[in-house]
Amino acid sequence: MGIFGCAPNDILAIGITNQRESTLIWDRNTGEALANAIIWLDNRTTSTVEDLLETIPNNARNINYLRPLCGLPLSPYFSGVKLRWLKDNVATVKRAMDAGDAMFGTIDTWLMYNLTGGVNGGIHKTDVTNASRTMLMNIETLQWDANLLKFFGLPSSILPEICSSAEHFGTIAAGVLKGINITADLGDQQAALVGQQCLSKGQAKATYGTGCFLLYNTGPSIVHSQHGLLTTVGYQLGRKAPPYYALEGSVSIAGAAFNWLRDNIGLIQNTGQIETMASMVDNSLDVYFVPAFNGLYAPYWNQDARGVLCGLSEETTSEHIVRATLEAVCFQVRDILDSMHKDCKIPLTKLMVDGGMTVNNLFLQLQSDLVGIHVLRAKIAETTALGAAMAAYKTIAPQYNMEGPLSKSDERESVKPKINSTERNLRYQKWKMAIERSLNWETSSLAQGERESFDGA
Ligand SMILES: Nc1ncnc2c1ncn2[C@@H]1O[C@H](COP(=O)(O)OP(=O)(O)O)[C@@H](O)[C@H]1O
Ligand SMILES: O=P(O)(O)OC[C@H](O)CO
Repeated sequence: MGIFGCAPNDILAIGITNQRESTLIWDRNTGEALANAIIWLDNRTTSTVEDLLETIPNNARNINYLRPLCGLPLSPYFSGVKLRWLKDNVATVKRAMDAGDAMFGTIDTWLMYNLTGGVNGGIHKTDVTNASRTMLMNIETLQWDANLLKFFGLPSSILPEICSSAEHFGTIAAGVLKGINITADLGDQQAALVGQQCLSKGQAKATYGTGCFLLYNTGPSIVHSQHGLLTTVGYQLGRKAPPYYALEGSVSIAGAAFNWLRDNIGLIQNTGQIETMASMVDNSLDVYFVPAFNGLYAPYWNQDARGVLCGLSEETTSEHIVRATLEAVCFQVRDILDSMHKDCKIPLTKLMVDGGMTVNNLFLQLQSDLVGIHVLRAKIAETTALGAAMAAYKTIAPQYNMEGPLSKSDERESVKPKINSTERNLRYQKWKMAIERSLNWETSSLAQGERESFDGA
């Protein structure tokens, strides 16, 4: 039987690309999961971050304490925090960790383990891009770091081997793909960086799906952000190849805001309506929506932020709110591009875009208008899968030029700004006012007692 029109014999190699940070832990004797996976957006670990902040010397409570080692701020987002939560809250996980029976993996590791045999000899590996999202890997040595493990109170026995992003990982053990080699592994956003051919220093892409993730290739050098971005590994295409690093701006709620408008509020019935509705009005009538459902990621890193919808008036309609939701994504991207500009000094003049939201033409125009940047839409929408396939092929065909033309994929559609900078800056100032209102909503300094007396008043 064919797979997507190919016979298994047509498949030269397999590349894996995956949702990052999501954390799994399983028993090495049975191969069975010891707890439900915790996905990247899950905020149950907020209290773990609070507890870990308390352990930082001199009562500093500095979320950036570990940045020099791993490039990341302390946040519920990353795997190390999720693993610590599992250890503290699930007795079977703690027992297995103490006994040396637990195996940890992000989604790539879990897939590879099972595809290559599971408990019957399955491999336990990850790549540098996925490892760079755990807070447990040293961003310079690209190895697990004893100080980081100590900080999180985690044993090294749970960890997979860290490999490059393009090498021979293992061979599929059973099923229709039996015998095919896995020759690449990259986190989805890094795979999109490769798929967009942002392979030189100074190139950047934005992928708009559930969340939105901007990656700026900084070449082989590590740039430690002073403005709320993450330092992450972009890719390492072979064991002997140099690692390429990236600055990343992560937005947790982008397209997910429309899922909320559909599933929780009923303002839309399907995503196909978004562009039609938003086009029915000329502007958002000064409505601003900050969808900080689980706090705000880059550049704010405020886990206590919550969503706000402001500027409502008697004239506000559903269409204005839908349009403001599109603009919210655009403004969050401007926040990140401003940080990238400050960190890298050179402003971007063009942005490669991809992901589910980019089918929306009005959205691309708004993005171009509200940032004042030239937006280029990828011809192949699935840049994530494309990047993993390119890396997989690079392993088996080292002469392959990844910067060469990709059939017709380099014919990109281009969108240019239509509004002037005065209007753009005015709109952005209003956005910043909305952000101010969302920050620290769930503040931990509002003691439970005060809250109770307020509730009872
Ligand atoms: N026409 C559209 N306009 C705006 N957002 C859209 C549109 N179509 C889909 N989306 C959003 O894009 C997201 C899905 O994109 P996708 O790249 O598949 O995400 P992921 O890979 O994160 O699952 C959903 O959150 C959805 O709300
Ligand atoms: O939910 P996804 O598939 O958009 O995953 C996004 C990222 O990998 C999270 O960091």
